[in-house]
Amino acid sequence: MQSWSELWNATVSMLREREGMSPGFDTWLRASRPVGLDGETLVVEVPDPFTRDWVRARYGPAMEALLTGLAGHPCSVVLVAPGEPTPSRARPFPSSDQPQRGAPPAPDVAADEDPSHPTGPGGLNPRYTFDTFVVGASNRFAYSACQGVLSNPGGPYNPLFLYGGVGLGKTHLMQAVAHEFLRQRSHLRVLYITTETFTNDLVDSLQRRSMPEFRSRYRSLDVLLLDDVHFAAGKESTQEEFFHTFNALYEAGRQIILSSDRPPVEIPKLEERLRSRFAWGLLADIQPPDFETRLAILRKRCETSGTPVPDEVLHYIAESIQSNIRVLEGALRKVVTAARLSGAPATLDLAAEVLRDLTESQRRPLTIDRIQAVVAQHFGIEPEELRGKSRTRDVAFARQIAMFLARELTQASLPHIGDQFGGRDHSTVLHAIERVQAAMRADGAVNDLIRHLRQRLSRT
Ligand SMILES: Nc1ncnc2c1ncn2[C@@H]1O[C@H](COP(=O)(O)OP(=O)(O)OP(=O)(O)O)[C@@H](O)[C@H]1O
Repeated sequence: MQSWSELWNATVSMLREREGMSPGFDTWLRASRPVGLDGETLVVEVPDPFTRDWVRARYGPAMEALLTGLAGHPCSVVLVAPGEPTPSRARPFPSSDQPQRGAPPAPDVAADEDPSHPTGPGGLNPRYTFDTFVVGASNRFAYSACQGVLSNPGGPYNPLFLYGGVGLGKTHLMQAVAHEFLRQRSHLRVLYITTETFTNDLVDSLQRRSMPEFRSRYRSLDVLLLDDVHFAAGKESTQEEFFHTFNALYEAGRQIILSSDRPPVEIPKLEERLRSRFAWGLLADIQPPDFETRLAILRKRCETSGTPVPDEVLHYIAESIQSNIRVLEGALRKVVTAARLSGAPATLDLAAEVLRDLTESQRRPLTIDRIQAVVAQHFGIEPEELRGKSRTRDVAFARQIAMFLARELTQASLPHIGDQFGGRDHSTVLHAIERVQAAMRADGAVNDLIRHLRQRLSRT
């Protein structure tokens, strides 16, 4: 996480970029420093009372909007002159929270980047911009919808609901919109947040009895981008609170952008009033990319990271990995790393060798039989038991997990999955999926187990 000093430095450099460098601003800029924190209010010391009033009047809203975007949650700023009292609840900064200047190093295509843990300010991944986003037939509609929102926030595409399979660029696209709003319209309060973080913030605020602050933080935004709304499935308080946030923003003409791995009608355990609101604006899906788009994404990755890879190798990777862009990028990383370690250039032979497991598993579509075999082996039971009538706890749990994975990793419909598990009803399958999702949320061990099984299945 960035320190407040770093966030403040980033805020002033973005302000400087946008506002031009009047001499007064430059003087103020060099002499301002964050001195404390009161909840979500940053206390910043400026050289004198005149500067304080001038900066507050001229840059106050822009400053707060930028800081909000960079911090990843709503923030405000209080300016004080030296010797002036800071807000009574403000906590002074420890001396370790010192400014750290300097641009981050250029991303390396071989670096083991986890996109779910962004390194940039405000929860925004610095790489997730429109510059690095490749537009193709599979995502053109969603891309255009985002551009429409940028030129007319709160207009006809409100809310914008982006949906699509795992690793197809929903987060990248949403964060590109957030970056662009921050760049083009510094006066807007823009917040990108995952639904999981929204839920955690809600729980925290309930515990600290600070719901009025929670509400005013979210309801004063100009643009809210909420990622992975399917995470709200079955979470009543999150849905209730988000319903009111949604209404407040929508009625005030503020822009809302949502993303999910499926369209609103398919999100289980979602209140009807939210489901219908999600579809009030525009629904835009993202499909798996075609060959040309996959190749263009690989080329772009090499170009932005300054890592040259022969085109025939990129062709090979783009032909071999078809369904998930995160996996596609992972394959490129593997090849580049292997080439580096061996001290030789990346060749077609090397790529074929390094990616053998991955390409074989891609060629062979995953079947429900295969999922049953792997899950049964893990639990030390026979696959036949998963299809049978046994209701012992272990078998029932293993069966639910296998059904969950069958739904997630194959294209099979609920009735077909039910069929493959001894002729069970589709509602039984749905119930099993929901049980596993709930267990994953409540128990880290179940999460780990699912991750482990997914990995095993991706190698088979
Ligand atoms: N069109 C694109 N151009 C360039 N890179 C892309 C594109 N689409 C996706 N990516 C890259 O693929 C990776 C996965 O994208 P992202 O995390 O946005 O997917 P997602 O749909 O949000 O996945 P999940 O469902 O797991 O949340 C990221 O590294 C992203 O930069």
